[in-house]
Amino acid sequence: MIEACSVDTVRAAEQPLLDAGLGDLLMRRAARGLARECERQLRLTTPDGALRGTTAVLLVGSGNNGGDGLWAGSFLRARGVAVTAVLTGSRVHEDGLAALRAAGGSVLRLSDHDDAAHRRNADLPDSVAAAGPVGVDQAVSLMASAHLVVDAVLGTGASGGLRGAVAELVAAFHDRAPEQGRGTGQRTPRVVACDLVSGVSGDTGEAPEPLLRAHATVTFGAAKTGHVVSPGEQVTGELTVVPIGIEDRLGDAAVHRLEAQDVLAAWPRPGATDTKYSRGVLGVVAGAPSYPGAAIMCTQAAVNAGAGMVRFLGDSTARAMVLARSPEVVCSDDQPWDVHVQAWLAGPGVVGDESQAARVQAVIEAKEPAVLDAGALDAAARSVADARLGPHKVLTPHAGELSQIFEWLHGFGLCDAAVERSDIEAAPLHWAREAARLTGATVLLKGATTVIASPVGDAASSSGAGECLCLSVGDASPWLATAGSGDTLAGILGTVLAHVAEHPQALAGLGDWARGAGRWAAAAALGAGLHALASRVRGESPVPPSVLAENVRAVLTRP
Ligand SMILES: NC(=O)C1=CN([C@@H]2O[C@H](COP(=O)(O)OP(=O)(O)OC[C@H]3O[C@@H](n4cnc5c(N)ncnc54)[C@H](OP(=O)(O)O)[C@@H]3O)[C@@H](O)[C@H]2O)[C@@H](O)CC1
Ligand SMILES: Nc1ncnc2c1ncn2[C@@H]1O[C@H](COP(=O)(O)OP(=O)(O)O)[C@@H](O)[C@H]1O
Repeated sequence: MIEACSVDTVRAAEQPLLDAGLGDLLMRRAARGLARECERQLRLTTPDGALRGTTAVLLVGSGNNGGDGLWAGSFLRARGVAVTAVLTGSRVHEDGLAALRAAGGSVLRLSDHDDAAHRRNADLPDSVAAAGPVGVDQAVSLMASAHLVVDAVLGTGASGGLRGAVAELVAAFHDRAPEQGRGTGQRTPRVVACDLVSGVSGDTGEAPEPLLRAHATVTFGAAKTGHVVSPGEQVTGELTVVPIGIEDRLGDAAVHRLEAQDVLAAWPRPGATDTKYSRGVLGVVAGAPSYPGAAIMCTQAAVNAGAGMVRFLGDSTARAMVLARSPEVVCSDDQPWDVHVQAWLAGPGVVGDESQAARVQAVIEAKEPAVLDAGALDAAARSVADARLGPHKVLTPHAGELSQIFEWLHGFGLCDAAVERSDIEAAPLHWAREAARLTGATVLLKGATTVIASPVGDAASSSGAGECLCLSVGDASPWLATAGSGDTLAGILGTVLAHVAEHPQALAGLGDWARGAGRWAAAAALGAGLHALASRVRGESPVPPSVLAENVRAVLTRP
């Protein structure tokens, strides 16, 4: 589990140590960790893994993030790496700069236009003014010919994205990098980010362009929210958390990230005395004449994920198709109020079919927990005009569907403005949290990183005020971006909900937050985690959703 913290939480943990005069010590520890990862990355670039003869370019901002970079540069110098720092701000961390100079590093200062830099020279502190100016084109060439580029421009102190000459530099470097790697025999440098890829928000994961996409990021004390949610996660690369001595002082995590081992350890497995009912019966309302495949895929996934029983409600054609693929499914044309289940899944493929739409409505109103997917989302959003849904109802939109939900909420006067799909893609965690707050439901927002927001404590009350429990799941194969993989996810999610409905403490091992109202978000994250694992069973290869459903069983098969 990665417990990702807000910037304020990390700063609060650091403050007593800074007050005690230990700031330099913290920075030195951070820089040692950064230098270790830089060494590892540099060794990847040479045939014999030697450091001598390698070159590193540091992009150094005006704050402590730049200070970390400069100290790390001094440690790399001591290991024989040729280091050049390019100062991007009008100030610099003086001790770090002195350390790099003393270790024999070169220092340049980025200028937008030579004459502008010249005119402003008088305003610069001596340490910065003493560095030779370097233009954007020249700095791009330096970076492109280095073995390693360290991004230490902005960390947790960033407000917004990169600006000015350093923004130009990063954009120009990215324009040049692909042509450099492709077919020319030239390598592209490894990129390591210090704490955060510069410009990524540590709190929201917003990642305004231009950005220096990292192969690896080294962060300090704790992962930050921006590392574990989109779009920040997609530019972070491999994440290393370096302990700096603040770990015992950290407050609550802002986002819990489930990793593969958490999913496998927490996945409900039957005990010796379990019955099909005690394991959880999942009722499914899915499919319509125009989308029959959805019913097949979600039931197949639920069967493979280990539901105690799957009960499918639909017409005779849909029932025949479901049974042809999964004879284990119990099919009928009952109404939801006629059958006894632990949880519901409603909505996959339910489009333009009045009898299935009526069943969906009944599921929304039912007391049982439910996954409300695809064709159930509009009806669920409309129902919020009458009453909040509750965290046991799990909405599973992608960004486009969430935008549609906000349109309904806006129509009811529950939010100030409609929210575009692009807004949601730029800040998925924020909008998932907002949707959870307004609907009262657990919201699982799909995408490259899946985020889950669920109202707990005060936020679960009728007013919706208060914080949400937030989780994220990553490492899914991008091959999942194919029609039907959402149906498979829905079946898996339904299976966990049915189990948790019968065993409220089933997921408590994940953490205290997974008890009480938090169990629904935990169940949603567990389902998304299994889906992600199933997407990679055969490595990086296409995963048609029907194969994905089969893969689920392979993931759960113990060696
Ligand atoms: N605290 C600790 O104990 C430890 C902290 N550590 C390290 O410190 C880092 C945080 O350091 P920090 O607070 O100095 O912030 P940082 O990210 O370097 O930015 C500073 C300056 O950048 C500027 N600026 C802002 N936005 C901008 C933009 N969009 N475009 C351009 N410029 C922009 C702004 O300056 P201004 O523009 O106001 O002059 C701001 O003051 C943290 O990430 C970690 O690496 C570690 O050593 C471990 C111990
Ligand atoms: N680039 C990506 N990387 C990883 N997972 C992805 C990516 N794009 C989509 N997914 C996942 O694939 C699934 C797609 O679901 P959805 O859009 O509802 O598809 P459908 O409705 O066609 O079944 C979701 O679980 C989503 O998180």
